[in-house]
Amino acid sequence: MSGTSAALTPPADALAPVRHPDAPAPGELLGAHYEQCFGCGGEQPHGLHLQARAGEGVALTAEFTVRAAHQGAPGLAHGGLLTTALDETLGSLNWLLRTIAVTGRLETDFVRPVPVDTVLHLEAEVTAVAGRKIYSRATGRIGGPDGPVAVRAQALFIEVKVDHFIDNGRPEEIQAAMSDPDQVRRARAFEVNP
Ligand SMILES: CCCCCCCCCCCC(=O)SCCNC(=O)CCNC(=O)[C@H](O)C(C)(C)COP(=O)(O)OP(=O)(O)OC[C@H]1O[C@@H](n2cnc3c(N)ncnc32)[C@H](O)[C@@H]1OP(=O)(O)O
Repeated sequence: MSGTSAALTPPADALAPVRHPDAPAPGELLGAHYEQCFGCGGEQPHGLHLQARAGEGVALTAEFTVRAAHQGAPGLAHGGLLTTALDETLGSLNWLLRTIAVTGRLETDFVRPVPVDTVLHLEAEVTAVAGRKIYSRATGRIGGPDGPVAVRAQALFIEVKVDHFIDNGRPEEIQAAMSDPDQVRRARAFEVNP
């Protein structure tokens, strides 16, 4: 069972996405964009610690291992957690475009239960761009990268200026992120040029 709302269908004049010339090479790990990010940061003990790897074009793969802290039903991943993994994976695509964008809409199909200790193998791609709107989709498989689909999602990300974070985030975390000695993470957060 699946369905997609009209808001996630690109308009007729949407363009194909263009990989930024400085995007990480295919196969390269993207790393965390922010160490406190629940999706990818290394400093969140119960976070997903999701690792994304650049693919060809505007696509990537990612992996996340479901831990006991991620349960909903006994022994099974919480659905919202799986959506978080999809959101993080889809959000990482924007680094391949060198665009700062946030999730506007995200629709998830939960196809199979995902047990604790399972590795979720994700793949995602941008399908179209229309002005500030970035359309993308992702799937998550279990039992291996070619295993059965457990979750799939379609999303609409909206390009924002860095002011979105500066105006809305808490000053202490903004300052900490701006002082990050990792130049790439700082660039992903604050110096991205579309
Ligand atoms: C520091 C780390 C860096 C890197 C950051 C990386 C973070 C990775 C984390 C994963 C990603 C996240 O979870 S991000 C966090 C979750 N998301 C958020 O917090 C976003 C909260 N929402 C907002 O701030 C706002 O609603 C925005 C920015 C999404 C849109 O506001 P806006 O800028 O005023 O734009 P607006 O005019 O409303 O919309 C622009 C166009 O998009 C369409 N649009 C807008 N929202 C929707 C929607 N939900 N569904 C359909 N369409 C929509 C509008 O119809 C319009 O189309 P048209 O009229 O032009 O046709």
